Amino acid sequence: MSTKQSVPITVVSGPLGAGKTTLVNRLLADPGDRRIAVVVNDMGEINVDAELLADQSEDGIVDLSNGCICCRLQDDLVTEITRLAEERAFDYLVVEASGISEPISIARTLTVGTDETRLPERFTLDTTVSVVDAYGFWKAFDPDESLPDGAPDPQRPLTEVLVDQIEFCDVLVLNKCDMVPDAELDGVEAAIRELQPRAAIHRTTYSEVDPDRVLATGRFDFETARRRQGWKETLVGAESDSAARDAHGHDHGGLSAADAHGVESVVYRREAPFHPDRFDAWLDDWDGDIVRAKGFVWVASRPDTVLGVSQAGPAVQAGPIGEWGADEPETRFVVIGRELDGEKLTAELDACLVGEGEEIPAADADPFPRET
Ligand SMILES: Nc1nc2c(ncn2[C@@H]2O[C@H](COP(=O)(O)OP(=O)(O)OP(=O)(O)O)[C@@H](O)[C@H]2O)c(=O)[nH]1
Repeated sequence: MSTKQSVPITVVSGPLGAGKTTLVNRLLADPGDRRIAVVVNDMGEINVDAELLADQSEDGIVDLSNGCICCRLQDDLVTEITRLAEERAFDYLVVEASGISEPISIARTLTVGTDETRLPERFTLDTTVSVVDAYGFWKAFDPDESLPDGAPDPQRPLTEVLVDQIEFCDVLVLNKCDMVPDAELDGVEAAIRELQPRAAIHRTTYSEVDPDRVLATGRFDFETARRRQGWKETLVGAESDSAARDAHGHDHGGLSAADAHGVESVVYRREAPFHPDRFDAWLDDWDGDIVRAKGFVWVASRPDTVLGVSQAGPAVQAGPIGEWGADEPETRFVVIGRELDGEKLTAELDACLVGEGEEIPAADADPFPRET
């Protein structure tokens, strides 16, 4: 690759569990004649998304974990992209933001840079994509209410981020349409359209969208984007004194994104298997404060199999996604939620571990795969 060749960037944002990784996996599986590199940001200490992508492309995936690229990891984002470009030839970059990232801050980092660092000029922000969970939106806001006046409830944590993610994008992927009755989808889309008059909206199931709708669209325009930030501040009743903000913008009021939105993550790791029935029962009994849970699980009925577990909203999926292979089996599970009691959660999960001498069902008698 010539060092002068420009590298367009697509940033994929959207709420926790909306289908961002599903979209990025599709882009990796069907890149056309592009060589795509990916930066994956996850707020948890372990980056489940990066591992879920890793099967499809062994290198060219950068994992930025344990923080948010819209605030604490801004400099790391620039440094890591620059390093990746030195080590590997690629001609398109996809950045998957964490579910709590504010896209305008990422856009600013990728265009004007930070105090410390700036991307080489050949990188150009091309498209900002928001993946929105149609089901979550439908449940959170009554589309019959008029938006923007009637809707986002300022008391609802994460609402501001969701509005930000809807408002600040060039392309909106309205995902999980299979979970919303057809009759309601027009109302959902109309409500989103009031918040987002400009973006191309694509309705999808499992983020199935033509790659040309989200890559190299040329739709990003920094000036337009910047003007619209003021509108967003009015809408959500945030401090309107944007002049007081520094050139790098939103810092969640001095807090990390997680703290500002009351969202935190708990990581559970164990080199011991779960009893399949007890773990299944635990999956049936999610604590309401859990917003998202995902990871890789070892169940005793399937010693060689990696069980992928993913919960987003009301849906819990748990099923085989691969083999442990040469790796020692180890459950690695991230739970994201509000005011989580990590000790209680850990104790509950520990109680699902297999006890000494306990009888284990065969794989064909265990409850997996399951989808609710
Ligand atoms: N029913 C249904 N499930 C979906 C759809 N798209 C994604 N999912 C499931 O929703 C869960 C979350 O999808 P991901 O792609 O991991 O979501 P994400 O936005 O990357 O999640 P975070 O990175 O944790 O914020 C997974 O279990 C997906 O299989 C869809 O259109 N319909």
